[in-house]
Amino acid sequence: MRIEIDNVAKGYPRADGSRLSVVGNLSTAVEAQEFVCVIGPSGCGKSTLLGLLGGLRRPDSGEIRFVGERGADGPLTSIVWQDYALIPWRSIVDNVAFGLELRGVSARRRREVAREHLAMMGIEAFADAKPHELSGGMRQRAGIARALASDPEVLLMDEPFAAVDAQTRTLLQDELLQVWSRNRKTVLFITHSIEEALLLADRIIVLGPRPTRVVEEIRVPFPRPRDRDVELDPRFTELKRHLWAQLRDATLAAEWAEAKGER
Ligand SMILES: Nc1ncnc2c1ncn2[C@@H]1O[C@H](COP(=O)(O)OP(=O)(O)OP(=O)(O)O)[C@@H](O)[C@H]1O
Repeated sequence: MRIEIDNVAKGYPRADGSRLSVVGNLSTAVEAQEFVCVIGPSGCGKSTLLGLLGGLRRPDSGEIRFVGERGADGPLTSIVWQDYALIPWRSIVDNVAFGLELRGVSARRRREVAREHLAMMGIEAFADAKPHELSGGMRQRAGIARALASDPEVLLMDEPFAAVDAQTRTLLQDELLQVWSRNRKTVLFITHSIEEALLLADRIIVLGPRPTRVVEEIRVPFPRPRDRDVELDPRFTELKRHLWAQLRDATLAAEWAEAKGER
């Protein structure tokens, strides 16, 4: 499924009646089966953009189009959140089955699908546990299993590994690459980590300060399947330096505007 974002703007009302312009006439596209990472300075509107793509918010102007054949009967998008967003009183398997339950899939079938996805993420042993019994990494594996179990056309990920420790993050990145290489969903993945973006993405979209627009789009040159050895490639260091310079400039611009009370 290809995503076309055409001149999309979005703002929020401020307490004083004025409007905070967050996304400003942003245009870009994500190809079918492409893995795109989005980076940008803090507070520039990355989550707002994801919410627009996930249908949680409506653009003030412009248009978002999903182009391509819809598969069986999965949703257009599923979101994986940084804070897992699991339902605390449901078991892990029932959390993963939740989307299927909403679609009226039979109890037997949805548990079967949920267990398949738990196995795919290596956490079938925790099927009957409650979310609080699991570590952050295990909970996020359940979050990914839940998003994929409903078989969406597009997977939207909002800094999914930001809350876990560095070692777990490394494992989750590797697992996500493996799972994605098998089912090739279109993925839009927000991250603050340039290294993570270079490891995971086919393409990186760099956003500027609010009202955010695309500053640059970079094709990541490393072949797949990828592993951590990409970090040894001289192009990795070069791209990391380039992206950091872009991000630093955008962050400084945002801080200046904030200090001068322009936003
Ligand atoms: N529902 C809302 N109502 C009012 N303002 C909002 C709302 N949601 C977000 N904002 C504001 O919009 C701006 C962009 O927020 P958003 O969360 O989209 O940015 P972000 O780039 O994802 O941030 P971060 O990098 O910190 O995760 C922020 O100033 C935020 O306070």
